[in-house]
Amino acid sequence: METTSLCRVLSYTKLPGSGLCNSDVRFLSSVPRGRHLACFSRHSSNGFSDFHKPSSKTLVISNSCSKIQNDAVLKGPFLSDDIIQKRILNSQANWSVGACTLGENVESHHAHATEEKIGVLLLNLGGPETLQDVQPFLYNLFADPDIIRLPRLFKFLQRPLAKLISVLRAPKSKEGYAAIGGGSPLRRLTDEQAIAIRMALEAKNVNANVYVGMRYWYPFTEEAIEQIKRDRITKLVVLPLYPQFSISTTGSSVRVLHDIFREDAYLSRLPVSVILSWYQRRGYISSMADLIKEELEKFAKPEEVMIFFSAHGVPVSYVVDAGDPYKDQMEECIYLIMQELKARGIANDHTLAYQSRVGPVQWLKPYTDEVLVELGQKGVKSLLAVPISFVSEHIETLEEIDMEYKHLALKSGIENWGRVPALGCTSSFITDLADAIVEALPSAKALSASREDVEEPEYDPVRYLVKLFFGSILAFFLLLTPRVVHAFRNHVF
Ligand SMILES: C=CC1=C(C)c2cc3[nH]c(cc4nc(cc5[nH]c(cc1n2)c(C)c5CCC(=O)O)C(CCC(=O)O)=C4C)c(C)c3C=C
Ligand SMILES: [Fe+2]
Repeated sequence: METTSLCRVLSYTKLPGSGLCNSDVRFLSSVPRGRHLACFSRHSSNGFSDFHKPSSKTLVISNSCSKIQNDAVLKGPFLSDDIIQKRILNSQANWSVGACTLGENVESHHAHATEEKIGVLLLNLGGPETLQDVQPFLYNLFADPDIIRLPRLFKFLQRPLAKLISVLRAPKSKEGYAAIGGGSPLRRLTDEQAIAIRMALEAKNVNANVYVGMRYWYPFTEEAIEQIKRDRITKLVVLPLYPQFSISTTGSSVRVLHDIFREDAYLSRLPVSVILSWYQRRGYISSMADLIKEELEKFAKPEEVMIFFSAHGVPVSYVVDAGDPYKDQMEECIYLIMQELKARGIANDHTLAYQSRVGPVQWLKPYTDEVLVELGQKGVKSLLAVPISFVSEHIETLEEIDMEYKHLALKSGIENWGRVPALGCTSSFITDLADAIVEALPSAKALSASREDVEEPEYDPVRYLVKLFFGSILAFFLLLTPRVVHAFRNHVF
């Protein structure tokens, strides 16, 4: 691998007495649009010797420098040769810190555990609990500037547009939620995961309060943070329940966290470690392989089954214009799962497609529905669907995959259909998340620059009015473009 010069290094701390010449390298996110920032910890005393650059947009660090590998004390699951930590921050958000989870001896953390009050904040999307919740839930979702990304000039349209799209989309969404029992199971399932993670941490002698913060419905992230404050937590690990990073999911949730933390004296000083993605973790990959193997064995001829990974899509512009690493991470994740299956003697054909597109823009291709039809036409008879972007059952597994896509597949000539369940509270998976949390604890740092450190743009009322005027004219023409008119007429939203 080639080495590269990197963005800005904020701090580099050598841990005294650890035997490790280690370890906390942090990057500021003031990189140009479309560039990623890597964020991680660890490496050798002679400087930044093990940074690697697999592509011009993604910076990767391996924690496997030879000095560390030779250190017997430090041999552990998080120091094996094949662990490569990608810590990618989206360039748009003004983030200053990413998770730095490597390099410290876990035991040293346990020694301090009694003095600390550890909190774990699980971030998730949230879902409407009743059919009445659907439209307001959709409003919250579409009002998120990381979901509908408007140019700066059009930002003032965010809320009216969210209102319009949520009202147009609600009937279709309601049908979906009605078909799975009248609401999303996400809150219940995430609460169950929170309990399981707390218990798994306890089994590792780490006592922690585990909180759930949803982005678009109850319990909102803001509520979870209020509770964290009331509980006087002294160290926090933030774990978004999305294995792969996307601007639209983890990116959005962490941006909200930054906004809240920056405003609050206690929170802006609270040591926090954010785990931005974890799709490459051994425990996650092998838990996924376990589930796939188990479902394959239910087919009469397991070796003939096409393994069909279906990921939630994002608009192409996220990847191409904004540099969302989601697609790369998804592909790498599937590669790792297939490697794991191969190591177990399973070498089925596999494919990846993207589901759940919304609106008139281009989304990541190929589209799940189109590929299912093609596979049926090509003579594929047995297919195992594997939902891959999410770790709980939700509307897109229970309704879209189990009902819509299954129906489409059977209609297209596929005769034997199976679906891998979401990981949920699978014990090997929960244990691995608990490990990830323990590994992240030593690198907790104050998450947000204090308010004074953040440069506020100067407010100029004349400039604002001029922008508003020209923005309105542009918006008027934009809303009349044939594509948007077509989308509204055909209920694309
Ligand atoms: C990794 C997972 C997800 C990505 C990426 C993602 C991006 C994304 N989603 C929408 C629009 C909608 N998403 C909806 C529901 C929904 N989305 C995810 C996950 C990801 N979204 C989940 C788990 C759920 C289901 C929650 C539940 O209630 O069970 C919905 C509402 C449902 C519907 O009407 O289809 C919308 C709308 C966009 C626009 C987007 C990227 C820009
Ligand atoms: Fe979504």
